[in-house]
Amino acid sequence: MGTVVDAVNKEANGSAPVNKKVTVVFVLGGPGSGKGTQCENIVEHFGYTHLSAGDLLRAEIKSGSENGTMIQNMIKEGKIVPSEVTIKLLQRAIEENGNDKFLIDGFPRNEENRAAFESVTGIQPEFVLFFDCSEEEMQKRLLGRNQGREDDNIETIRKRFNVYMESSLPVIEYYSAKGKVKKIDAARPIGEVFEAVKAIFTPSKVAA
Ligand SMILES: Nc1ncnc2c1ncn2[C@@H]1O[C@H](COP(=O)(O)OP(=O)(O)OP(=O)(O)O)[C@@H](O)[C@H]1O
Ligand SMILES: Nc1ccn([C@H]2C[C@H](O)[C@@H](COP(=O)(O)O)O2)c(=O)n1
Ligand SMILES: [Mg+2]
Repeated sequence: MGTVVDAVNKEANGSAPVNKKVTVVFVLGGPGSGKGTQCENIVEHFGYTHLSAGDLLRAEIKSGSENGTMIQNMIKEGKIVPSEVTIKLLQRAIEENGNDKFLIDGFPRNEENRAAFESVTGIQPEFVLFFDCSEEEMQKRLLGRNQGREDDNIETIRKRFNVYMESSLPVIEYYSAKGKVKKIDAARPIGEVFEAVKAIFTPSKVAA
């Protein structure tokens, strides 16, 4: 689907440069809007690889990395981890994967994430899939998620909502001004949301 872009790593973070053509879709929306749930469906139907920035950061904590404690504290506070840490993890995951189509879920989360990713990797998203959902519904989902996440408690959830409103929505507005945002009403049941998602990923049949 669409154009491919050259992902050229400019030797940031001490890693080797990458020369790989990839298609990237950013999957954005508030905490609990259903990004991870729908990414799983997209992977199954459309052959993308799902990279969740939050999952990569949580794996980094578990791995005992030197940044683990800092990441854990920031996640507990609902704060955004410095871009260089998250970009390094995303970059490595893209490089190590044989696929050339990626859903990047929960990234970029603020202007620093966005600008640093573009300048380090050279990647522009094909488009941004935006799951729009009310805070009331997202809060209900997060409190019912039951996956043992340290940030799914009411105190951290409120902080995450504030960060989303103040830092993440402006990124969505940035891409919206470029005509790149495909907005989905994510407050509906999972199957209905996926029908809307499918319509975006299914190539349109143009008459010959
Ligand atoms: N459309 C939906 N209707 C009802 N529940 C949903 C819907 N989509 C997802 N859920 C449920 O809501 C919870 C949060 O979904 P999910 O983990 O996909 O959200 P997320 O956007 O990835 O959240 P986070 O940003 O916190 O990672 C899960 O328990 C999931 O099963
Ligand atoms: N770009 C990102 C993405 C995530 N984080 C941290 C902060 C989030 O609250 C947490 C959980 O992310 P989620 O699984 O809800 O997408 O991970 C970050 O710092 N930067
Ligand atoms: Mg998620």
